Amino acid sequence: MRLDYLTIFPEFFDVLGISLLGKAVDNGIVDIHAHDLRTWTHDRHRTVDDTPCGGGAGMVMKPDPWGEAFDDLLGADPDPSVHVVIPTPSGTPFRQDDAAQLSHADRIVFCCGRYEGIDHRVIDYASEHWSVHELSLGDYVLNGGEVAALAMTEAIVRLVPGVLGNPESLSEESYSQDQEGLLEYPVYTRPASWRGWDVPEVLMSGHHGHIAQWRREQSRELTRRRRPDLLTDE
Ligand SMILES: COc1cccc(COC(=O)c2cn[nH]c2)c1
Repeated sequence: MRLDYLTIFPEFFDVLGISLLGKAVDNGIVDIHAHDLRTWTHDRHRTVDDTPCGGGAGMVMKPDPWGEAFDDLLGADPDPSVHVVIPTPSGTPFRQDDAAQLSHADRIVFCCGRYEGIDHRVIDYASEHWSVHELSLGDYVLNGGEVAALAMTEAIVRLVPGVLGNPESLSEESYSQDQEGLLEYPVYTRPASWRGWDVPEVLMSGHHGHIAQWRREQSRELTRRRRPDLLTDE
């Protein structure tokens, strides 16, 4: 899987060389390239933004640098197997299903916008050539798409076969189908008693049936309390 990042702060992505994703890079499972969008500017001030047509506060990212970056990185031939991801507050919610689907992609280009956003014709042009995903990390505004792109990258790449040490831990996580799409139950480890708090008896019983039942009940109760929207049968 090749991942490209178009951004005015490419150093944001140096962190991807660390730990888990670093290993995936070292053993060639993922190939990461961060690019400074200003590479594709030609004026003395390397300008990437301009005032919004129609007025309003703030600045908008000019289309030219993005178009020239696409030309260099992707060429002009349409290819639906290339996924262009634009993290934006106005995107559709990024969820585990999106991470799962994108984990099968051969190529993902993250376009990290700043200011008030990117000239919409960049999205229109990209949509004619590649598979475009305008995705939101959550209902809040960041200064730029870089942090969201990092979070999405981690959610996606950890699902790629060979990246995680023990893939079975994937199936027991929150939002995974194996949990019936519920939130994960509380977890414990040694010591059995810690600062006056004990591990629930059932987990020390060795009775796997009781433990599984307790965990299912905990997941449903936690989901009912924190995320009733995830409960389908109520
Ligand atoms: C592309 O246009 C813009 C405009 C403004 C900010 C950003 C950065 O993304 C976010 O703020 C975000 C992503 N998910 N939730 C919030 C992108």
